[in-house]
Amino acid sequence: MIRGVTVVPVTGPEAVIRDGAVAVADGEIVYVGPADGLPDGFTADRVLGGPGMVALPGLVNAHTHAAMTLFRSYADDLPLMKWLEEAIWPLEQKLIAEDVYWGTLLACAEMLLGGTTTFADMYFFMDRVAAAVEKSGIRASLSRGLIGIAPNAEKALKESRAFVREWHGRANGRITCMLGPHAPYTCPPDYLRKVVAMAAELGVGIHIHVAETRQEVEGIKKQYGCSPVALLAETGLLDLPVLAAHCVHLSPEDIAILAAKGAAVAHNPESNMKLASGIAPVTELLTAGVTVGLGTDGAASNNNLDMLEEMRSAALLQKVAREDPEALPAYAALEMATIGGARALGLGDKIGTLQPGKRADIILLNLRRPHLYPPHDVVAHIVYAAQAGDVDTVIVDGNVVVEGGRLLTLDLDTVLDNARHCALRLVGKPKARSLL
Ligand SMILES: CSC[C@H]1O[C@@H](n2cnc3c(O)ncnc32)[C@H](O)[C@@H]1O
Ligand SMILES: [Zn+2]
Repeated sequence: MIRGVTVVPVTGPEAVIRDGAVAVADGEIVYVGPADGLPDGFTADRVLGGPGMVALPGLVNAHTHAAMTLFRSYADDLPLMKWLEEAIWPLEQKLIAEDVYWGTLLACAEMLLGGTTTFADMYFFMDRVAAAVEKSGIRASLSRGLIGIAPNAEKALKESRAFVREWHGRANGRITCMLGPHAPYTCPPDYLRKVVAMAAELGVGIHIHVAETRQEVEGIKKQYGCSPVALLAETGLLDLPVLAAHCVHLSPEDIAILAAKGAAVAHNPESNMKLASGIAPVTELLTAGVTVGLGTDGAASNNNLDMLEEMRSAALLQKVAREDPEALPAYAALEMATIGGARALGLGDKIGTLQPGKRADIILLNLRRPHLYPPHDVVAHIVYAAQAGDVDTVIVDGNVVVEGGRLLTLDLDTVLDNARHCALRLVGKPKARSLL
């Protein structure tokens, strides 16, 4: 049980419970409300919380490549395709399973300590990603990345099927799976149709990068005579549950297609800013009724996995793009980072708000800090002023994984040392400013 806290359940802009309580049994939320409204005789094995603490749903990172923590600050200040083709893809050729394991554990540590309880991942060696998720205690939606133009494209599809069969629903349901075709420019329509058939057969969704850069949209138009979104619709991909990462360059027709098909978007404002890809039309997407979650993208293009920071960036970016301070208000950003992301991952019934019946993915922020005083508006504080270091407690599926700002599931030094060794082996000769 959590008590003596302010509860922000993310069930409505004004829903704030002072002196609130959240009770959990068998990993499920069984009560959310005023502390004095708990049923008579209610007892708890363990009580968390206290003055200055705020309880809210765990944050959902709706798009990342966790193991890319190994490439953090390796290649910066480049546009997407130069960054991928000249820096990242050559390095990814050298990845081995253990790199992905340690890189993912490093990401899980960073995310949990920053209040993220769920992430959507697309990468390679996904068995090792799943093992890292299982060990760290985080929740994740995992997709084996598929590059349709690569020599191993067919083998990768078969591996995806085996991965989904082995891992979907594992770790007490903390792990779910999707198929992960990388993007329309690396997966031709015939390959996408095979992915669609396999996703339908397995009953899972599809996680894909879409319309990230102007160059992508122009390239797809030249090759296929339509936009990336229209191309996906033509292959049947949008008839399944879809998590479309980026969606920066969309026409009004594209937005209407996404809304009509019920596709969800993962917005990645910091990665989009850093790679200078552009500004996603988040306000228009939300107005059209599209589900929008928030993601960091990989740590190589962000360069962190901090969802509190990402919320602030998302809100500020819409305001500056539209020259409208009312664009993407604090509560809308908080929704995107919680229930929006949960819905985008197909987990809207399970996580994303604090409500009875949902799994207990809960974080406690400590507001008794100089930069959070005085607490005029708890939602504005969470979005505009809080930092990862304010995360005191993190609970995933009813298990306490961070307490007093300390990670309980992993030995941090071991993770840092192994990640450093992997990074060193991958880059070979460190660059001049490297501290490896
Ligand atoms: C096929 S596994 C995932 C693949 O995606 C690459 N990647 C990382 N960030 C981005 C991005 O912003 N747009 C497109 N692709 C990206 C990653 O390096 C892997 O190769
Ligand atoms: Zn990405």
